[in-house]
Amino acid sequence: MTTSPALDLAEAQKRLLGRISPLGSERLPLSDALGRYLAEPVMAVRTQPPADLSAMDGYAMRAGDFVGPWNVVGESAAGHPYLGELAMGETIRISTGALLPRKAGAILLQEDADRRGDTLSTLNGEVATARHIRRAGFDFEDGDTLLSNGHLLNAQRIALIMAGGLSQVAVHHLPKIAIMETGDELSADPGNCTKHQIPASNGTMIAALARPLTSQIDLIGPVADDPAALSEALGKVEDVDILVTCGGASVGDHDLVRPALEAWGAKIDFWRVAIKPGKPIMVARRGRQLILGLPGNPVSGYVTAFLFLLPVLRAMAGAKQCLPQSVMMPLRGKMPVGGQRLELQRGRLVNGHAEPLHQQDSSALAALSQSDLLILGPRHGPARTSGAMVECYQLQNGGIA
Ligand SMILES: Nc1nc2c(c(=O)[nH]1)N[C@H]1C(S)=C(S)[C@@H](COP(=O)(O)OP(=O)(O)OC[C@H]3O[C@@H](n4cnc5c(N)ncnc54)[C@H](O)[C@@H]3O)O[C@H]1N2
Ligand code: MOO
Repeated sequence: MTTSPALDLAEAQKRLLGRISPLGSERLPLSDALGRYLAEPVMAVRTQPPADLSAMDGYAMRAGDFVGPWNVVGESAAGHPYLGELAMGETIRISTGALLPRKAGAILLQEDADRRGDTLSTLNGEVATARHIRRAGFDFEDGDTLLSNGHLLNAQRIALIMAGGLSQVAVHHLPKIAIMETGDELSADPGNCTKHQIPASNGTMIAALARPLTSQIDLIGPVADDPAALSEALGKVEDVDILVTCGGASVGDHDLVRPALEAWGAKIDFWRVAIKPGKPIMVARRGRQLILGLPGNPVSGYVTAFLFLLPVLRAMAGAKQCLPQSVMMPLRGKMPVGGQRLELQRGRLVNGHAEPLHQQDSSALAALSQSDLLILGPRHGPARTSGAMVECYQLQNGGIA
């Protein structure tokens, strides 16, 4: 067990992620791959668009034949191409997404066209133009790399892969985790708490955060502050990739989690990171299993799950980008002089400004629930007032857009 000073946040995250490898992979139909990370690059097996198309509803004519009038000789609708070849002075009706006929090279918008029978002329001095043509392969070509591995499959990437001609992808497995809540004061039933009890809310909160990045979540507890109870509970988590404990991470007489984990065979990697809230976070390993000991205070648990658990889940799931990305925003309000720990103040996003909430207690769930941001107050940094640019993590999507 280390008694060395608390680690810096970036150093602790680097140390944690440096020892994680992605899980194995499987091939899935695209319809089941949402939220997974690519295990292989994806190459297009077709060209998009496959031929020159019209981007607008209107009329197609030869390149250079911009002014008219023209003779309307046919139609190309989406899925029903015109098979002939256009001569100068000829035009066809064309719809958005329809193939251009041979020799066509300009489009006149429907709004700019005056059609009388089969004779077409322009309105208001407008002319036909090549601007409304989508050229074959401008989006991608057969053989192009559409996405490299490590990309998250979101709605738009699933559409891209499908348009590329593929119906399956290789993705990494998602980790299995267990979340164990500990503490004699915790009640599993929020509607049935005595004066000395509070509802056990951290496990459900962390499960909700982790859900999109996991294949299985076992919620265990609340487990009593008792070595035998902890040991029995730990016996149930042999199969998971990650064990998350909530509470009992500090220095109190009833903080029994660390000794129980050590008795179970876990080796502590590090304990304490210089962040506020969340300082007593602990990282340990037991064989291939990773253990994250999160502090019990609800806000501390949330912040450490955001900064450590989500990045670890992404790394196991094969993500290229694991850490949340910060953005700079103008401050509205005040930030105090920085202390020994990096502060992660809960704040709201108000008209493009980062506004710290008044209530910054690490147990305050009402304030946490109003937060959109973590506003960073660097260690030993200066006090800041409205207008100063501050670094922030957006809480939505785990800080990763
Ligand atoms: N003398 C010191 N005391 C404390 C220190 C310290 O350095 N020296 N660190 C403080 C900090 S910082 C934190 S954070 C807390 C973390 O303590 P623990 O991880 O040991 O958490 P507990 O004592 O078990 O609980 C703290 C608080 O959170 C509530 N809690 C716990 N689990 C849950 C849960 N599953 N759902 C909802 N609420 C939960 C618990 O009732 C306590 O109120 O230690 C400080 N103390
Ligand atoms: O770090 Mo504790 O999380 O300050 O309350």
